[in-house]
Amino acid sequence: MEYAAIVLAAGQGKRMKAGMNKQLIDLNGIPLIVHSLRLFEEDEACKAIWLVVSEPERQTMEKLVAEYQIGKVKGLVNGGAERQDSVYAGLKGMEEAEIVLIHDGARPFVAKPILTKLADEAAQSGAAIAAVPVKDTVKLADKNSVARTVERKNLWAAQTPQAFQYELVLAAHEDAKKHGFLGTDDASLVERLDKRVTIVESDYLNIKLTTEEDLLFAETILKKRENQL
Ligand SMILES: Nc1ccn([C@@H]2O[C@H](COP(=O)(O)OP(=O)(O)OP(=O)(O)O)[C@@H](O)[C@H]2O)c(=O)n1
Ligand SMILES: C[C@](O)(CO)[C@H](O)COP(=O)(O)O
Repeated sequence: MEYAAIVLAAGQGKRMKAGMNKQLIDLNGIPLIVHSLRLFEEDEACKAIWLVVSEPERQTMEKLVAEYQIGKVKGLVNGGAERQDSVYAGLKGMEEAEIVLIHDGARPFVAKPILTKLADEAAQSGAAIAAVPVKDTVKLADKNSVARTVERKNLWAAQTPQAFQYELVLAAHEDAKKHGFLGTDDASLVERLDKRVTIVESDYLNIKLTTEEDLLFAETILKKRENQL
């Protein structure tokens, strides 16, 4: 199923403590955001990429898109204070598409078959997310002590891409805006509309580069891939 991608890069990367937007950190000599954009540039089902950036970094991002020949980027959209605001700006700024995959620019390692599965599932059911079963035991805390242990067998860690029928995810964002709801992912906004969201099992390499330790994992993943070439 054809789709358009919104790639999010308008955050500040505060938790990375790199003194810069983590999207611009080089992994094997190539900026993180370029690794993530290439996922969609190289997927023939992706017909357009909309890159959400922070205004001060717009020129830098434009130069990277040109330098690395990411030809599917149809436009750069200015993001907002929260991730949700940036997604909404992307939805409003893009040319309409039937299916949209919303992806964190901080996740450069999505397995290609997942993209297809997500787009196909969203076309069928309206909404689908990449996710992996939780490996740790999860505790619900009450201040600094355990309130209860959450049963693990039904727990999944949501990732991105998150795929949606465009009209559905736009309606979900507008509903959230109207009710002042701020979620940490887009699926949670769709769930509020009592819509079921399908889980597409991804893998544990689809990490979100958030703190400096994640850079170590990223370098190892890239080395492993190079050795397989
Ligand atoms: N206002 C925001 C916040 C986040 N993002 C993007 O959403 C993705 C996931 O967010 P996160 O990993 O939290 O990135 P940052 O917000 O940059 O990190 P931090 O919270 O550490 O500042 C990232 O690709 C980030 O660039 C965005 O486009 N706009
Ligand atoms: C969307 C997400 O990647 C799913 O796990 C995650 O919620 C993003 O959280 P962040 O704090 O904005 O990185």
